[in-house]
Amino acid sequence: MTSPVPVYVLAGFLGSGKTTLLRLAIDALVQSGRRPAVLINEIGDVDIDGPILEREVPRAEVLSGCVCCTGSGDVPLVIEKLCTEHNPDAILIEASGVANPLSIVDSVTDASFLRRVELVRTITVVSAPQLSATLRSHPEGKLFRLLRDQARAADTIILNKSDGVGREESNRLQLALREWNAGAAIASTEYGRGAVPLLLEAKPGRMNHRRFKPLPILFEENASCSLSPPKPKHATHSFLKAHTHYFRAPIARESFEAYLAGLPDQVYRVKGIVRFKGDDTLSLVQYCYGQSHLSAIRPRQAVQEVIVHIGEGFSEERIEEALAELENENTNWK
Ligand SMILES: Nc1nc2c(ncn2[C@@H]2O[C@H](COP(=O)(O)OP(=O)(O)OP(=O)(O)O)[C@@H](O)[C@H]2O)c(=O)[nH]1
Repeated sequence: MTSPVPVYVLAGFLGSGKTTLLRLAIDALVQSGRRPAVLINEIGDVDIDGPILEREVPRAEVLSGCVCCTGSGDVPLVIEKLCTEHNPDAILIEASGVANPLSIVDSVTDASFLRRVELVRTITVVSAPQLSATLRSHPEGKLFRLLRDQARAADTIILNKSDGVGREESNRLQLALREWNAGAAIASTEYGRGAVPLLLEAKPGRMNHRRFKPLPILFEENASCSLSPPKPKHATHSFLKAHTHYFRAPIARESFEAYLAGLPDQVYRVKGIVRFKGDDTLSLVQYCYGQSHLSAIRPRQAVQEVIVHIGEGFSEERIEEALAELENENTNWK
């Protein structure tokens, strides 16, 4: 009998570095002759990361929400389809930044009814600067609870972006994570470097989520989730929303940079693919908590020129107005 296909779940809050780690894991698997497939789950309407992965690997998306809100129904079927069509020997699932990894663990368990798959690792990536800021300014807030839930559900925690905090702070954060999850392996990284062996070479069977159940308060009914079929339990992330905008025209880079610099604090994460006027290439937009990064990309396939804003309580109308202004600024451009 063939051995089950190992499944690795990568979870962690928006912008913590999941895709960065996913890329490293894909590289490591492909270089060692393996055939990984990837399932990407996004809170927005579009998958921005998938089409621009450097490696051509079988890929599927579950969009518009997180696994716990779309219902676990989609994920087992998508895993089954990936297995039937591509016969992978490893499956990497990147959870949406607002998912509780336990919901995905549930889905993988359901998938094992259809296929010989086995959840090997549940990895939560935590942004060190964000954890540091959240512990200081929002203890016991909703964001704090989501971060804590994500850390509690993992068997491996990657404290990433350690370049953004000093060594002393990094040690303090690791202690805080240890308090939340005493059984997890914890590693501190920059750009996920060095984390892949921990992720892929670990032996199955030490599934921490069996020991760390979420606190009941974190599974309040989420009235705003209208997707069906409803799951009996929803993670408390209804405070977050995603706004998607498809560009109608190229925009001026300088104005766009000024726009990003002026975004309100309630916008936590912006991701997108933008065409700047006068540029031959497209640009990937990355924005996490006030830090933005623009890089030229040449996607292997046709991609949308689109931008997704994710955050809490921001005005979607204001975002639309500002983006329309950027686009109109360009109507005179030749
Ligand atoms: N300074 C710093 N930046 C990092 C590090 N790791 C990742 N980044 C950057 O942070 C941004 C977000 O990284 P991603 O890997 O896309 O984060 P993600 O968790 O997949 O984000 P979502 O898909 O929105 O949930 C990108 O611009 C990365 O290059 C790190 O260790 N240090």
